[in-house]
Amino acid sequence: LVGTTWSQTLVSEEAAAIAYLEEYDKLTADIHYQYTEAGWIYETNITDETLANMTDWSLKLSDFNYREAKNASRFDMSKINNQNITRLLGKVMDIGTAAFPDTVKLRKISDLEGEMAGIYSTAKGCINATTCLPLEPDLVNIIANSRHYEELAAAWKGWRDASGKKMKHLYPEYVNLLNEAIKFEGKFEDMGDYYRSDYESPTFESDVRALFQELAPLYENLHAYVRRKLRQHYGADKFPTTGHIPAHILGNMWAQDWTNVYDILAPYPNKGSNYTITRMYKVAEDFFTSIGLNKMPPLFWENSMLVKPVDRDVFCHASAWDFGNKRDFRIKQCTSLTDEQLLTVHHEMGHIIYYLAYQDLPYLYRDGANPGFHEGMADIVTLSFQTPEHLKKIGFLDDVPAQNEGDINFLLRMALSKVAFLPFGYLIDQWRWSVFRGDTLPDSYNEKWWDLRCDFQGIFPPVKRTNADFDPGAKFHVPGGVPYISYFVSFVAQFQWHKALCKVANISGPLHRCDIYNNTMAGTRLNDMLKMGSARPWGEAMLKITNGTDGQTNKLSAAPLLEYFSPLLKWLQHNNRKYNETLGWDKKKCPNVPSANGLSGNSRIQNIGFLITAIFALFI
Ligand SMILES: CC(=O)N[C@@H](CC(=O)O)C(=O)NC[C@H](CC1(C(=O)N[C@@H](Cc2ccc(O)cc2)C(=O)O)CCCC1)C(=O)O
Ligand SMILES: [Zn+2]
Repeated sequence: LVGTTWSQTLVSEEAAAIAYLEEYDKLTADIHYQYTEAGWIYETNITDETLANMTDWSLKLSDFNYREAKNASRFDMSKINNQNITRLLGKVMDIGTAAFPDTVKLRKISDLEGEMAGIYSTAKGCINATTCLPLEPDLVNIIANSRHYEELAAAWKGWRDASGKKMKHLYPEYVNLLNEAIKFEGKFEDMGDYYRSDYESPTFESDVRALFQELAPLYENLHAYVRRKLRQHYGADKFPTTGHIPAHILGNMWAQDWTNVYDILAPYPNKGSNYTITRMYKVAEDFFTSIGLNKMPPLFWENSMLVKPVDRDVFCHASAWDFGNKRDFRIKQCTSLTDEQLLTVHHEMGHIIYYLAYQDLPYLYRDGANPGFHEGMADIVTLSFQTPEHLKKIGFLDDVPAQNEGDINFLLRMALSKVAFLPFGYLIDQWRWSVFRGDTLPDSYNEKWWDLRCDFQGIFPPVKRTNADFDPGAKFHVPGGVPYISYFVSFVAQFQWHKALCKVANISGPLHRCDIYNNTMAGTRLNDMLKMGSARPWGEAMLKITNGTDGQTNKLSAAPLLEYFSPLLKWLQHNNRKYNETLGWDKKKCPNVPSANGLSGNSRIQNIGFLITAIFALFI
């Protein structure tokens, strides 16, 4: 090194880092392949052995991450000017709970997660004394298709008794261990803080809160309309004066998507569905290739699990898998022949298209620009695919409904999934972040959950809840440890992208009628963003896709979503005024939910009244 100049010294630190990262790239791809395969084997064949094997591999991966984070910390970042190299080194060292040296506790976390996810995926909800059914497709179909209040309540309660209630005792330790592990390095306040760090923004939490508040009026108008129509159908006696809607009559086990009760809300030409499972996947693939994106690679068709096996327990919750070797990409889905499932097929394949778009990046960058971007990409084609014109093109709809009432009908149907979802997509991590912060302790898990459900969604539980219940556990992503705010971010971002792509594609007319099918200009613009992966902070990816359009920005914006639904909002406001429907609900009262000290407001008063009467009776 004699006579090495200062800049050469710089180069040598950087050169060493580059050499290290090249070696790391191969090692990490190899071990991630093993880890992903072990996860796949477990989820497509749930047994004690496959769970143990998956846990072993998740610990091997933690060890690998721990070791490589130590190696990467060896480099002196102040001597490296190249931002790309320092970003990559930073990602090698961003290993979350794997930085925790207590491998016994790390194994316990993995065991708890495996046990809770196992309870969830094998649970059978009893709808009466003799009949107990799995969630998919049986209970899901009852909630989607039954129009009997009590039958719906039985399926709703049965599922929660068999899933959440059975894992309530496991969640507190799971939370404490995750917090202990993530706090070890001193970089994060708690596990929620670590989850939010994926968005690389100190204002992320307040940004999403502002977006949610901006979207609330649209949701409240939809809620008021739907409540009136459901009240007509089920009878006013089922609807409390607080203004809430019973949680189990909205067509979805979690009241997160209301499209299944569309028939009660408005007449709509029924869909032809002379479809097969394989055709559903071919139709989805055709959409992506029509805009110039990739088709599914050969191994996709060989290795995917597209139908529920009859001979073993599996995770039916649909998912897309990237095995990180540029060849093996799979979908696992218990596919059934419904239009909701056809949307899920497009969703899961959207993830695969993202994997394919960034497959040549360094492994560390093979990710969504942020988790919401991956979900937004998964959903974006459904904004085009569901237009009546498109459904007719592919033989899923007999004829296109006439312009104006067809428009409102179509917008209402889209709102039942895209607007109805917003408070739900927002509230799951509000609950989870408050649990990780220690603001919500085990004895008020369920009460806090229903506070948020009642406050943000304007729904209430049809069956009285007790603190023995653990309703958050009845939603896959809670026992699965899967963050959820990504979906709220996705539902905002996908309308920004839809608006931008329709502009780039020179498609005029209202946003909700735009279909980018067959438009390679839109596809190219989308792909330009996808192939960035997580190489740059996500604001640059947002700018990449919106560049040159009137929605150009590097931030999340609710404006395109509000623009898309503005014709519907006007119609809803008119309709709610016409029936002088009071908007909203009592955000501080939740029917059927006892408050923290075990007594709800009104029952506390009743009890005191009872006490006074009893004492008075003594003196008579
Ligand atoms: C290996 C792995 O885990 N891979 C990730 C993908 C990745 O990160 O690479 C993955 O496949 N995650 C599974 C998850 C599945 C679904 C889901 O859970 N959806 C949410 C919210 C929602 C609701 C309506 C909607 O239109 C879109 C989303 C729910 O159902 O509550 C269920 C069917 C739809 C999407 C998914 O695909 O996002
Ligand atoms: Zn997804």
